[in-house]
Amino acid sequence: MRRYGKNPDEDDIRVRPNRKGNRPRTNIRPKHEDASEGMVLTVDRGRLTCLVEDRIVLAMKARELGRKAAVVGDRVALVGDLSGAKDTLARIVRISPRTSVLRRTADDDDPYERVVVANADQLAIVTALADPEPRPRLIDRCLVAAYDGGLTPLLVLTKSDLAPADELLEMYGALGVPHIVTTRDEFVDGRAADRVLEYLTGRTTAFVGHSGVGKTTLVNALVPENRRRSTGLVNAVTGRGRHTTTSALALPLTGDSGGWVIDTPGVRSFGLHHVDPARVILAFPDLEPGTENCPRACSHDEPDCALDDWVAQGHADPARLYSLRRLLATRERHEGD
Ligand SMILES: Nc1nc2c(ncn2[C@@H]2O[C@H](COP(=O)(O)OP(=O)(O)OP(=O)(O)O)[C@@H](O)[C@H]2O)c(=O)[nH]1
Ligand SMILES: [Zn+2]
Repeated sequence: MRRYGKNPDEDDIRVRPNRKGNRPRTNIRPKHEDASEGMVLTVDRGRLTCLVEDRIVLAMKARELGRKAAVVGDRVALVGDLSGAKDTLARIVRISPRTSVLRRTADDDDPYERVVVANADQLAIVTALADPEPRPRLIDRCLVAAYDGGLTPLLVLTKSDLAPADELLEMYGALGVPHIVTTRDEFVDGRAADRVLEYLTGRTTAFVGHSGVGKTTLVNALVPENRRRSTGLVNAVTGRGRHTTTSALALPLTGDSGGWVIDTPGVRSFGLHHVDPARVILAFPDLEPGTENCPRACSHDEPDCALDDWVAQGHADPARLYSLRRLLATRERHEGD
């Protein structure tokens, strides 16, 4: 027993933090009561760039987290050197429960789902009206990922100077997804940014889109000048130079109204292996009660599905059921997805 008296390291009652900061080494897993809260801004080869108060702190995952990975948007608890000084490395010891998860599987045959972004409220699906041509199935898939993950979708249609938006908007009318249509000139005088900001202020919005749709143009118009992609936070923060990152990147919205933009790498596909129709249907509160009489594990696109009767009885708009089924059908893989 003597060693407990002599060696405070092994005293499991003394887990309170040492206020002087010179923590004794300990064999007991500390409870990290002294950990600071932070937010993951980007991840690069196992190094996590976090915002702790107003400091940018580079961190790695503590071994005790096991296989659980922290992703962009995660709220985490950090210990160690949180000064943000050069060559320091803090440790992430906890990941807070997530309010939402944007997941994707690399493709539908890939059983591993990847959480791309945590805790975003909104998913901005950026699509060009031309150059590159819009891909409704990709939009549908992003919508399913949003509904499945608990994010509110927002449709951003760019390059309306090249092609009209009517046809696409008609397709999404029944879904009631909010939308913004932008043109190139509006970025020059900032009007597009102001209109988009209205939807983003005070929220955390993840931006997804196919390469070339104008996502960088858009994001750069929304964040402070020193955070623009050309200079690049990745570059400024990690000092590793600009490179193609596979991770998303959280950027503060311009101004002091609050809110985050989370830019994600251009996607070619959006695998939906992980999607559960029961979660998607929660985004259709008008249809959801109609599933009560569905057979067990109903795909909602089969002859016995109770939603047909529900709509036939006038409880909901047939266009809504059509849209739901179109979205659910995108879980099946097609050539070109
Ligand atoms: N005509 C037109 N061109 C635009 C508009 N917005 C962006 N562009 C152009 O489209 C091209 C692609 O824009 P980016 O912002 O780099 O697109 P991105 O989606 O970030 O593409 P990646 O960097 O490949 O992921 C650039 O040449 C832009 O100048 C627009 O509203 N109208
Ligand atoms: Zn059903």
